[in-house]
Amino acid sequence: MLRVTDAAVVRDGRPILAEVSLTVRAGEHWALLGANGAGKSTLLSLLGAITHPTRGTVEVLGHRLGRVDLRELRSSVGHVNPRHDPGAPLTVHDVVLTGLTNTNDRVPRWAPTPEQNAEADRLIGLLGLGERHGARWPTLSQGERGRTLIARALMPRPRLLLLDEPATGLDVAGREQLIERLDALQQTYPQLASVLVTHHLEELPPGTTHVMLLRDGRPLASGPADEVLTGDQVSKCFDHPIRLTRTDGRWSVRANRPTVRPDGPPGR
Ligand SMILES: Nc1ncnc2c1ncn2[C@@H]1O[C@H](COP(=O)(O)OP(=O)(O)OP(=O)(O)O)[C@@H](O)[C@H]1O
Repeated sequence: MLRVTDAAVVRDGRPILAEVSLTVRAGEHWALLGANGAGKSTLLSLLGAITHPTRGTVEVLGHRLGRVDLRELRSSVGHVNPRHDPGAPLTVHDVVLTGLTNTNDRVPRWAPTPEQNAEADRLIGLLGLGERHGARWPTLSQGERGRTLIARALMPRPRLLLLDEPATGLDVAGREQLIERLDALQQTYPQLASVLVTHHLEELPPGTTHVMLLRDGRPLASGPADEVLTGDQVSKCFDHPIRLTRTDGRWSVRANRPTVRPDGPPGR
């Protein structure tokens, strides 16, 4: 699905990404984790065929960037951008259909087939939005908008789904609904590969198979989630002592503070 080999990105003479190598196969669910400014979104834009690497190679769905039409390639990747704005008060159903035309608004004189309408309804149901099917974009909660955009990204049946901080700004219920739906998605499409960007380990779906930790534009660790997500490595990644636990497939973190004993100096 994706093969990145020793990629680097330089902007305004400043290295933003360096020495990034990554292979994502069908059915794998990757998370890119790192502090603010670590380079996560820049890497996601390489994977989504939005930008070219300054050095190294990026292959998306078997096509090497630089040798193919980026626009065409982009339409085969489901890229969920939380800043997407339909630009008109479209219904959930219509927003999802714009995934087929890869436009923000409806395309004049374009009409979906009955099969396309049925597919949009199925995805709306899969993302838990059945009751909001006819609701208009401005009336949707942030969580509903996010899930609508995931359904939109799935309309062209992509083999690869890219999610840029999908849980940002969601309350606990919104975040949990999102994670539940991502989980359902992974079960429904076992061959779909995904890459999710986040700062927060609590937001990782339990089906996350692989993780890359980025720090200052470089991979600190990369591989199977359980091998990469250790207290030591996550502490290095965020430059803060962190304790990590995993319960029922979900991760949670605590600052690793020294414990204070009532009868003596702080323990370790
Ligand atoms: N077009 C650009 N020109 C110059 N600098 C850029 C450009 N795009 C990104 N950067 C810088 O590159 C660094 C990495 O940015 P990026 O958005 O990839 O990080 P991130 O890990 O996604 O951060 P955040 O978690 O804050 O969203 C940042 O310091 C950012 O300011």
